[in-house]
Formats: sequence, C-alpha cells, structure tokens
Amino acid sequence: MLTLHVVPDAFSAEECDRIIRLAAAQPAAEARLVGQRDHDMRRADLVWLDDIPGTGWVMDRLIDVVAEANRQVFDFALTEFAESPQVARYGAERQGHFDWHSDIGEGALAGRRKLTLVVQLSASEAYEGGSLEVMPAAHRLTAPRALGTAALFPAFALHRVTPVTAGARASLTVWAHGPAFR
Ligand SMILES: O=C(O)CCC(=O)C(=O)O
Ligand SMILES: [Fe+2]
Repeated sequence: MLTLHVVPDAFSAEECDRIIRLAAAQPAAEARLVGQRDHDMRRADLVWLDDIPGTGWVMDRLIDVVAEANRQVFDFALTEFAESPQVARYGAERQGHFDWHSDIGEGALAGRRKLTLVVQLSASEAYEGGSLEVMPAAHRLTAPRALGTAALFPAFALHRVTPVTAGARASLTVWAHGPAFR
C-alpha cells in the first residue's frame, strides 16, 4: 500500500538522546545534493551513521522496523540497505530545511531506493517549524512530531522539511533498496 506509515516509539527517548550525542561528537558535513545547483534546496548538517563507532544497535533496530512495516504495509521487493543511515540537524540559526523532493535519485545507489524511514530524534518542544510533510498520494500528510516516532513512506513520494524557526530538529533517515519498481 502506498501510504505514510507511522511507528510510535521505534526508539526510546534515552536512545534518541544517545544517537544525538554520538552524532554530535562527529565532524558534520554540509548537506550537498549531487548535481544540485540550487544550494538552498537543503540546509542541514549531516553525519553518516556508518562513520560512528558503537551504533550497530541503531542499524539493527532500523532493520527490524523496516522489515515489520514492509511485511504489514508496503510489501515491496526489498533486498538490502545499500547506503549508510544519515543523522541530520536542521537549526534555526540558518532556517534549516529540505524542500520538496523524492528520494529516488540518479546515482547507482540512490536510484535503487524504495522505502524511506525517518525517525524524529528531537522532542517536539525543542524546535518550531521543522515539519516533515509527505505526499504519498494526493494529500499532504504531516509526520507526527513525537520523539522516537518512525515515519515510513515509498521513496518516490514527494516530501519536505519546513524551515526550522526556533531551536533545532534532528532526524535519522535510512533507505531500503531493491529492484526497480514494476
Ligand atoms: O529529515 C527529515 O525529516 C527528512 C530527510 C530526508 O528527506 C532525506 O534525507 O532525504
Ligand atoms: Fe528525503
């Protein structure tokens, strides 16, 4: 089914905090979109989970959540997690955001993305704006802001993160890959 599927408490508050602290200890890269001329499309700091020691438990949980959601809801042909999960930080100091986009890109790996999972790593009171909006079909849906909640949607669905106007929002994103949609 093509929808926005929500999994509450995919990670506990303590686990979200631990992920943020592990990521914060790592040098962050500026978000860059391959072949992207409009550099204002995304403003965020990124850390790749695979670069952070001691985060195997995070990947294990992500795999479990994706497997269960795919069994219950999506029934996509998924074969692997071909890219590192990403921890993103969108800060109000520069109106962190990510404009409307699909996650299926042109690269060898991004072209095989089929399912996107995003975890809310920040408490909803920690920021203003920063809404994750998804259009799995004709209507724009807003992912719940509750800490630790996972939102899953088809990687081709348009989605965005509205500008953060106060505080900062962190998220954890992973993609599941597989053969082309057909
Ligand atoms: O941070 C988010 O909520 C979404 C991230 C995203 O859309 C992406 O990394 O492709
Ligand atoms: Fe995305």
